[in-house]
Amino acid sequence: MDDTHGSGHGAGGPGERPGPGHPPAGFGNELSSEALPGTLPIGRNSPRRPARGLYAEQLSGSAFTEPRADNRRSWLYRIRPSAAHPPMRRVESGTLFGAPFTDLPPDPNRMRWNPLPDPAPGTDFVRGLWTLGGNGDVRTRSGVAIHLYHADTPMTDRVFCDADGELLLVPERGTLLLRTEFGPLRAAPGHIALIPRGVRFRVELPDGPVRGYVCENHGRPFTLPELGPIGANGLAAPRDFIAPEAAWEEAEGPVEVITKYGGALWTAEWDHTPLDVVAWHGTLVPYVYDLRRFNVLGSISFDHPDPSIFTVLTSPSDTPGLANVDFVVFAPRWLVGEDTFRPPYFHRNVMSEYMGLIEGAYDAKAEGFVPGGGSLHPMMSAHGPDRETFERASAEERGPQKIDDGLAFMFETRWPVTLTEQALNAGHRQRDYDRVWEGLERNFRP
Ligand SMILES: O=C(O)Cc1cc(O)ccc1O
Ligand SMILES: [Fe+2]
Repeated sequence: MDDTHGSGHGAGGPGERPGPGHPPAGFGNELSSEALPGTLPIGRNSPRRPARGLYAEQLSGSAFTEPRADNRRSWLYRIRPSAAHPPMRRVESGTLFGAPFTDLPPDPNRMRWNPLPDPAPGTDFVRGLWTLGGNGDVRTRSGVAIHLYHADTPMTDRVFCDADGELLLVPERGTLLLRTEFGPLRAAPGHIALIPRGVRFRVELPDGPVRGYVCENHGRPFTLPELGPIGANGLAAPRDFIAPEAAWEEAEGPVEVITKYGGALWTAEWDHTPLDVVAWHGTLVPYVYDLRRFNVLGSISFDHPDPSIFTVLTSPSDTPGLANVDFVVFAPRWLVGEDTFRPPYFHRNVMSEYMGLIEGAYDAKAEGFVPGGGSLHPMMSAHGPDRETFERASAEERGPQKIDDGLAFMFETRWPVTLTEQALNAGHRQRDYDRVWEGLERNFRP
């Protein structure tokens, strides 16, 4: 199965300098890559006879007629057309569930979880997907699902495809080697990977077991936020989004293609691999991005800015400024605010906030919020620094302070996140989470 051809033999992570191959890069750009020179047609997409006897296939990520700024599509030149596949049949999806989530009512309580327990031996990425909850509906193309993954076994002779949503993968442990139709991408802890809806991929584990988070976006695809008065630069730079270099596989013989469609899993046994793309061009491509390249902006006078300043990617809704979901990173940065309570403030938000921790600690929580764990602060639920953090930050009179001991993130979504039963009843849920805000004394002096 590992018979990969082309220049993209596991394109380096984005932390590495582009090698001689210079992987295609740039969010939203018209990119292209060919594993064999002279494969891409010039001046047209669908010649009568594409080079090298390949089949041309368009993959759309937007309706044909969406405005240019939102329009996304790629052309794939492949050994066999994707259309040549047998019927699919439904299979059990285990711990993976799809929106709408209707088993439980939306729960107003603040929740926190420890990391997922280790997977049963032999768990691959698809089997290791574990749904926490979500909102919206895969059928009417809205909302998100929040999943965690844990796996100790590479996918072999199995390929996954999510027709329901784009996948934002946030590794927390171990490296994902994503063998996509567009070529290979590596995503290690500190990176994110973004896989467009419908793109097929296999997950290998070059460093052993993996663990992490997934935001499955059923709404408008993630894009970079507008910068407004920030100007032409800042936050995530488009050029730091790195795409794969084309690389095709030759495997003949049965390959299981598992498709998530309408919230359920469907399977079909193909007689050839769907990872048989020799060249591609277009605007719809998978990316990997190194969160350490995020240019963190903040206050240099006073007050703690709202965390929207840390938005890496946003999935807009039809209401200007209101996201279906934002992906926000809390990266190392300096805090210098004068006469300012520096950690996140106490607040109640119209949005629902799911947070995860990639490494280290988070400045609003002294303990209990651990790498691989997660917290959910539902819409309008009061939250903020725990008691210990509040007391420490209120007492200190400090100069500039570097926050460099952690990497946290948030999926912030406009609708309540309804939990799955497995998330509510999980042994790794911290049932005493509310206690972190116990003992906040009455200090009032009338
Ligand atoms: O709740 C949280 O920790 C996330 C968060 C961080 C912040 O700096 C301000 C508001 C906010 O919701
Ligand atoms: Fe918050």
